[in-house]
Amino acid sequence: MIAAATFEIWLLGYNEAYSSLLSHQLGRNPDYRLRRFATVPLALTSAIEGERPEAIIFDCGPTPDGIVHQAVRQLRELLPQTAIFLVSTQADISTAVELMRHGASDYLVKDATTPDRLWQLLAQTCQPRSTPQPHKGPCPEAASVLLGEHASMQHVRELIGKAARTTITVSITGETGTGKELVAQAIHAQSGRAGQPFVAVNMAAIPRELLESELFGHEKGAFTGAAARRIGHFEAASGGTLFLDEIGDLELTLQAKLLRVLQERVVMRLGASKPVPFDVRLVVATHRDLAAEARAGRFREDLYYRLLGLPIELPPLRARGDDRLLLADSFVRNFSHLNHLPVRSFDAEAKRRLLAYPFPGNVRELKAVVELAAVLADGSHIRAADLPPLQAPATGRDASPAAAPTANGSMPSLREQTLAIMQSVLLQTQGDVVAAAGRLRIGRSTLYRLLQSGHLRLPQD
Ligand SMILES: Nc1ncnc2c1ncn2[C@@H]1O[C@H](COP(=O)(O)OP(=O)(O)OP(=O)(O)O)[C@@H](O)[C@H]1O
Repeated sequence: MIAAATFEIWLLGYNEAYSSLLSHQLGRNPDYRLRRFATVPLALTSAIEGERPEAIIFDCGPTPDGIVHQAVRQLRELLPQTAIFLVSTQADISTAVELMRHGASDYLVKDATTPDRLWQLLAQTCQPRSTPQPHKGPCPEAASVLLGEHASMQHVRELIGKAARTTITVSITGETGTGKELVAQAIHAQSGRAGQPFVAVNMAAIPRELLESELFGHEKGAFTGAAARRIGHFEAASGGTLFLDEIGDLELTLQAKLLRVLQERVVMRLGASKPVPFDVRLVVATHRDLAAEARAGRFREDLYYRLLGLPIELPPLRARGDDRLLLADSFVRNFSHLNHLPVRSFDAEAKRRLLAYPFPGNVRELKAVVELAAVLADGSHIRAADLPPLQAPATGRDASPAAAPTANGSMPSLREQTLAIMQSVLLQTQGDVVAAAGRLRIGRSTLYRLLQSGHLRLPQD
């Protein structure tokens, strides 16, 4: 039996019908305790009385902007740890930026998909406290959580140690899910900058038109909607480490600006007349072959050489031999402790299958696969049958994928296929989790957990 955590979610808004709708939809998750507040002062009173919700969903409705800003500011002051999600009919980016500056965690424009998106956001927010959250700063023991005994990983650890002693720029390459961000965190944690900020920015995840102001900041009035000065990530990371992920995705114009910033060691906020010096250690990462990108003219050669610094290459998981088993055991142990499950080890056949599968999604995929197996297992061991089905047996330890590639030539991962089957059954049962769990012959708590974590979605009502 799994002990479910309960998370308190506040629904704040004057629109009773919409509040009821959200309450009905989100209430399907048995782990949420929902409380409705018709007015901001009522919510503030509860916060003053010491109540600490995990998240607040604030339906701003027609409330004037000034009042919403003030409410968000007050809620943020009283509840620094609470996620605040705003739902509004206004699709105005400047309003969104301004509200996020006041402390909102996210801003959603109200449409038919809003309940679904809130479900996903809550799933990401409502994690057990001890689960590391992405992009919130490194775990202090980051170096010790970078697991692996394979010679290639020992070499990576040596390079991390060397990088940490100086402020040299570090460029990390490796396939997706190989642990590039974890390495960046480890460098920061072992360096003299450990007590200072670690700021991680995924260049591929930020819309192009916002990227420059995100990186370098802007002054009040720099562009329509820039209602106040905002510092960028370079300044935010001052004294610490700035991790620029997916640097290979940066477009050429911004590459030129980044080069200038790195050469001059100053940033110029958009709309500013005076440059601001910064002091950051830069760590960059990419899954692309930057040298090849530079040869093809898609990445500036001068920037490539400036960023190269100390290169660290993370090998794919399939080239790390038995590390797969070491990692699998560790992930299962941690996951089981967090979820109050008995800690089970893998039986011989399960180990054989873990070693035979090439894990195109690398450590991230391994983690998802073995955590799912830990949920599904109910004997004394995790058996091969508890692992999601392999597409076709691979022939050897580090064999190349035997599964059929998709139309675009890439191979769907094991996890993607398993989730696709679950998703299609959820569609067939029109979102009836109990019926879907029956058809799949798995516990419904498994489906709830995957829905909660955002790996599956309920079909639209
Ligand atoms: N050596 C490792 N030991 C323990 N956990 C690891 C290791 N490598 C990766 N992980 C875990 O695997 C997941 C993916 O790692 P991470 O996000 O660092 O990969 P990435 O290479 O930056 O991925 P992407 O290219 O998609 O950004 C994370 O949960 C991370 O903690």
